[in-house]
Amino acid sequence: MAGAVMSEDQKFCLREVLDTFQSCLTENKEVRIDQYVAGWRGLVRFMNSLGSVFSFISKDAVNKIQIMVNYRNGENGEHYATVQSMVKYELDKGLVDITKRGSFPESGCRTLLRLHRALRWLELFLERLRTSTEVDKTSVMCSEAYNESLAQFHPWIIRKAAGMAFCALPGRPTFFEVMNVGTPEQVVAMLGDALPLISEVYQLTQDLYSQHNLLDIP
Ligand SMILES: CCCCCCCC/C=C\CCCCCCCC(=O)N[C@@H](COP(=O)(O)O)[C@H](O)/C=C/CCCCCCCCCCCCC
Repeated sequence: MAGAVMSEDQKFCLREVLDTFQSCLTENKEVRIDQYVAGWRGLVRFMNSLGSVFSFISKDAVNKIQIMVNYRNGENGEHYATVQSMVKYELDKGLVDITKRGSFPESGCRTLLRLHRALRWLELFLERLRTSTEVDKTSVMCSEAYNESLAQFHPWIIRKAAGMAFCALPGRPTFFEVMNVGTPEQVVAMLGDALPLISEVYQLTQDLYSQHNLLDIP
């Protein structure tokens, strides 16, 4: 049963996770990597609580999160404080394979791009949840959001596996319960507050990557 494996004091609360994403933004509109990664970590925890069918997704996300954490903890960690400083540092030092895979298969810019594309999925999914009614299915909302975003970057086999995993999502009432935010009205209000900031984080990153022609890093 979703969420049942968590004890009371480690119970997931979506509000806290979305707050973490909101705290990504610095005063001069840079995107802090520590908070960005912490936000994904929280979401992965939520996804894990939904069942082992999602473990191939969480494995990939955890791997990418870990790559970013390693950069932050490494000797050049200060350059990885924000997405903006990372892009400048890696481009200045020639640490990104921009057109074809080569010496830097796990650059920060490439790794963050994968999470950035997933953030667009999250934005679309949360917007669907926010405007949904009791009769709407989470699996349909999730796969529509996926098809409009991440799917275009995934090969057939991943799209197929993702589609099968979405079918295992709990229905909207259970899903709202596991989010642990309160009544459905409170969930909707919370999503209404959180979404503009998540969209801003997405858009700032999208514009930065677009300016530097980094949106297609292989
Ligand atoms: C109330 C809302 C709560 C929403 C909770 C959402 C929880 C989601 C948590 C984590 C999402 C995972 C993010 C996945 C990142 C995927 C990055 C990616 O595209 N990786 C592929 C490409 O990587 P490279 O090979 O180029 O290095 C990789 O091939 C992907 C493999 C795994 C499959 C990814 C499927 C993504 C589906 C995302 C939807 C998650 C649905 C969860 C439903 C709660």
